[in-house]
Amino acid sequence: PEKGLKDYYKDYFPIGAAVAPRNLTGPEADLIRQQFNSITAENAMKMGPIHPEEGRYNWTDADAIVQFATQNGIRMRGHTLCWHNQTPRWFFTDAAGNPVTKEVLLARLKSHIETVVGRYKGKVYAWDVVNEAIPDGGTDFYRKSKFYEIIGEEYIERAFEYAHAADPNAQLFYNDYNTESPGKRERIYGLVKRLKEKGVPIHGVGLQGHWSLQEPTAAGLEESITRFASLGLKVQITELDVSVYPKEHERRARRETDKSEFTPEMNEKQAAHYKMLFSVLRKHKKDITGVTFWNVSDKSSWLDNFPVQNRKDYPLLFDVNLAPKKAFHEVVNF
Ligand SMILES: OC[C@H]1CNC[C@@H](O)[C@@H]1O[C@@H]1O[C@H](CO)[C@@H](O[C@@H]2O[C@H](CO)[C@@H](O[C@@H]3O[C@H](CO)[C@@H](O)[C@H](O)[C@H]3O)[C@H](O)[C@H]2O)[C@H](O)[C@H]1O
Repeated sequence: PEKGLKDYYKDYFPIGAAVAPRNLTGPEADLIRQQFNSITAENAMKMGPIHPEEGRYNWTDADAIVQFATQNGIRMRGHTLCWHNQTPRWFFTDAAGNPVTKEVLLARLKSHIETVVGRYKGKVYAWDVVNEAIPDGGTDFYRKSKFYEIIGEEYIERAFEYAHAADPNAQLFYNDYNTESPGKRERIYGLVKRLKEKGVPIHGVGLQGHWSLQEPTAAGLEESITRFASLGLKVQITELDVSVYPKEHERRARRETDKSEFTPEMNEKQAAHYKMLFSVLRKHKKDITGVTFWNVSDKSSWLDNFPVQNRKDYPLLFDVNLAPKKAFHEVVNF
């Protein structure tokens, strides 16, 4: 068969994609098998979808994705065990709807992590244990999530300890976005350094990588990789995509209206940006232990509904017909 991304990068790092059960049949499944040697469940392993009610788990989608990975010799990355988003309300409230105590929430978090990590022990090689616990700006060090408000900062180290106890061989990651913005990077650095010094079982940092044509710079990305690697932590790019639209603040500043078509100019700029990103990642291959795209192709991306509803985006290496784009060729021709 034709060489895929995973073959071109076999001496560098595994290359993956975030998937949903709808991607695991037909031409998309063929593309995944051809191009990727790692997959992540886009939504199926999150608290809400997998644990919708107390004592009731919904394994259908997660099992289907793990089975696809196992049957095709593809690594499985777990996402995510503790996040302020997509966590069902019951998790934080008692039967009367009042907030639960610290002890009750810790017990629920422990039971959830033991059950989910335990089920996929030996099948999921790495977990995003805690996701997005650091805010973008402002003076607060921690995001004021319900986990933080009810338990305090301790919830983070507990989550890692519960995950490690459930599968001592799994690599455990702290995962976040905007990791190239200096202020946020330093706060994350402070957090993971403290966790490591306390002996908390953390093994890596996930740089989500929801980028645009304007960011990050090569220097900014290198700084993030070397900063976290300097702590002896693995670094992965966990949710890579390059939107063809400027970030909201840039768009507003430029008062541009979006035309929702993939122009030749976007194609050129995006290809050049992906070329730069992967040259930086190859340069740091000793620290980078995995690169995962968020979704498989432009056929469907979460960016089609974020931050603007129903605005088609073209953020990946394969187009809406699953054909490799100019960016793909720039990434594999090195
Ligand atoms: O936001 C992008 C990244 C950022 N980092 C963390 C990472 O986990 C996150 O992924 C995105 O996380 C988003 C939630 O925050 C996901 O979006 C959810 O995706 C879910 C599955 O498609 C949607 O749930 C469906 O919603 C439909 C109608 O609203 C219902 O009919 C469906 O039953 C329900 O499953 C949720 O509304 C929607 O909010 C995106 O697909 C997913 O790509």
